Amino acid sequence: MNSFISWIGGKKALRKIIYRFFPKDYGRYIEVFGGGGWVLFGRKPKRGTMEVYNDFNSNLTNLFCCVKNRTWEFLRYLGFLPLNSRDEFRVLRKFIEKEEFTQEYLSEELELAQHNLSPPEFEDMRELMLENAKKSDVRRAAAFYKLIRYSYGSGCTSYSCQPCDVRKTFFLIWEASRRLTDTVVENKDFEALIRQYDRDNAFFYCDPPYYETEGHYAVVFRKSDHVRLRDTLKSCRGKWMVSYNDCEYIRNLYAGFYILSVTRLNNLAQRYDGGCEYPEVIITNYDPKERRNSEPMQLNLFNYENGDDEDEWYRADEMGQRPDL
Ligand SMILES: C[S@@+](CC[C@H](N)C(=O)[O-])C[C@H]1O[C@@H](n2cnc3c(N)ncnc32)[C@H](O)[C@@H]1O
Repeated sequence: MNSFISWIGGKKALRKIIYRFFPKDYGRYIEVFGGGGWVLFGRKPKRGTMEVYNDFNSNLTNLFCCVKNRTWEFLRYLGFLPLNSRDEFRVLRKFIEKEEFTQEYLSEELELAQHNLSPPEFEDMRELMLENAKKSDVRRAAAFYKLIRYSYGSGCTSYSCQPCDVRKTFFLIWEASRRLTDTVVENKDFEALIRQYDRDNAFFYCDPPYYETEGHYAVVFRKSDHVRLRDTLKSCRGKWMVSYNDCEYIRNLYAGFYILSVTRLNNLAQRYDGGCEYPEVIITNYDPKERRNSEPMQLNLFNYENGDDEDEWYRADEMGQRPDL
């Protein structure tokens, strides 16, 4: 199934290739840089396999939590928010930027209330404040959802000027809510998340901000974070796959691991330059053909006839280059 949102760097076009190189077996699936969750939504959840969606952008994870757990309330807020216009877009952005109702704000308010009120009064007030904070999470999620829908390229920064009636997307939200029933939603930096979930049977799919396009996201991702990610993955007990833009820096960084070159149409560039291709790489710490090799011969033959055997996998040398070049 599809995600309920578009997201910069979303893997809608690449995910079919990505699944083909998933490991044969794993007991927990962890999507480290979740974004719109395109890869997660497109995979069939397996009974007994734990599934985790993570992103460091708290507006995004709040949206996923509200879609998953508070669907009715979320839809109610969406219905109430005014219709699409440039002014509304500005109001929504201000609301999101101010982050009026963060957890930090809530604990400060609770502390003040406790200090100034008698214990019974504080108990009453506490309940009210917690209730309000919950509501604001849904309000924040609804505002963020509209911001994504109304903005150019789903970048949340400039108004797209395209008519959009969010009510027409309600069915997508219901579908997503059902799909996420057993998914754990986390809001952590990748390093903490990977260390927390790493086991022998874990499989991490990592789709970090691409090299030299880091500024497209609200969460700051530094050049040193690419190295930090590689180092974190290097010491992993489980299996992992990373997708990146194809460039010398990334090939060198991941030299010694399996690297596959893939090309797909670039959505944004395509609007202006029909058919513009974008070279990417998929990197793994396990033999990417293990799934295919375990398939019955007939299936292999079928895949071969469909041209699947044209994939170019190789283990890169210490300079990230193909050994035969
Ligand atoms: C390329 S996008 C992921 C797109 C996603 N695969 C999809 O199909 O929609 C990268 C994501 O990484 C998130 N991110 C940035 N820094 C992060 C960090 N330190 N830890 C976890 N997530 C981070 C961004 O918020 C962004 O949503």
